[in-house]
Amino acid sequence: MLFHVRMDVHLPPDLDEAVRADLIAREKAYSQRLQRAGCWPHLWRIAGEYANYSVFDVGSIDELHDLLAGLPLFPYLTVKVTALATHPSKVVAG
Ligand SMILES: O=C(O)CC1=CCC(=O)O1
Repeated sequence: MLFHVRMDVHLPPDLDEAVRADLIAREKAYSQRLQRAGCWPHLWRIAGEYANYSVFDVGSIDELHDLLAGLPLFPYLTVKVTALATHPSKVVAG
């Protein structure tokens, strides 16, 4: 199942710089592990914003929730999830 996810990051401006750097490093490692596992096939920066558009490929909405809730930045994110269905006009390869 594919899900389009928008994440807006809201780190407090007064967050300790070392804590901020650690959070971002752990977020990067976590996201790269999921990208390599194939369940986070798209990760795009939204130009001009501290936000991203992502596509997740997971087995269920509960799995997606667990992956999102495990993000080190999760306490600082606003997340909007959109479930993606197959479009009837999509050309199927083969
Ligand atoms: O910077 C972001 O958009 C938040 C984020 C998601 C995965 C990652 O590495 O950073």
